[in-house]
Amino acid sequence: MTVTSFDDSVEIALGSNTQTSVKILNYGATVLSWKINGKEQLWLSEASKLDGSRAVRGGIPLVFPRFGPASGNHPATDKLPQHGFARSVTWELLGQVDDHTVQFGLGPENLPKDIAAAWSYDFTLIYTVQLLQDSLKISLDVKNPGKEAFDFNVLFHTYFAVPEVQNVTVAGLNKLAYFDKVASAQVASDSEKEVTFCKETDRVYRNSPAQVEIKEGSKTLFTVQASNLKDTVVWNPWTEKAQEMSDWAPKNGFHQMVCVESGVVADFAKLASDASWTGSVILKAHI
Ligand SMILES: O=P(O)(O)OC[C@H]1O[C@@H](O)[C@H](O)[C@@H](O)[C@@H]1O
Repeated sequence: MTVTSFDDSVEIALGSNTQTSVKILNYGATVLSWKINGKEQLWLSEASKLDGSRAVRGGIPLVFPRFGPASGNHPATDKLPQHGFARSVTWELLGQVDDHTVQFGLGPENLPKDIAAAWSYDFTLIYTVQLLQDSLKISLDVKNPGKEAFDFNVLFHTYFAVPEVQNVTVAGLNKLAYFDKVASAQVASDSEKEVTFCKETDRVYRNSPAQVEIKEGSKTLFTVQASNLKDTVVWNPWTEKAQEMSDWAPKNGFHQMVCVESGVVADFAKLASDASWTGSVILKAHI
């Protein structure tokens, strides 16, 4: 294994076999690329900005401390942009934990003034990315060294690369209630056997199972194994939404991706003074 630091990013490669690797941008601590034997496992928009001017469109952006747009009923995070600030600020590379693991850190000192003013809590985030032979383990520690408790959402907004989303299903969410963000309605139970994709899909499953699978027919493409992350978001923008996003390319690229995102988003988690919290996901690619 080798870890190489660049000015704006860090890359971990498996031994001399550089065909299996992960690349993380310091901006947002966003995983940009995860390759196994040369095959890219994540979708990244060709029009995504990678220069720190806006959040990366693709890979694994981190959502913290709020999910979605301001709701108007949560003053502590309502001044923050959609999906919070973690994905659109530059993290500090803390270094290597071992030859296949790196850590990034973020605290109030890393925030631009306007964001620090909008969310003035004391906090420490430690993001750990570990590359294994066929999987990627990503883990976030949230610490509250301050005197005041704070609320937070967190989400690993993973854009999986798939051959054709219309042939893909997400298994493990069968018959669960979900909030349909497209219809803005709670759906009591789902008659579909597995989640399928033939239109814009934007669902929040509260208290979802720890393990879900992304499948193509009977073949499992990815297993997503979450710890201490009770919700799952499933998203594909489809034709019109992709068209509307200036950083989405190619426009029909939504056929080659699906977001299956593990997190705590249906409700805010609360972190008391001096408390800490950890959530992690193991993404396993079946190749
Ligand atoms: O365009 P953004 O801010 O990256 O968000 C992308 C999508 O992220 C998903 O997590 C949300 O459920 C969607 O509603 C949202 O459209």
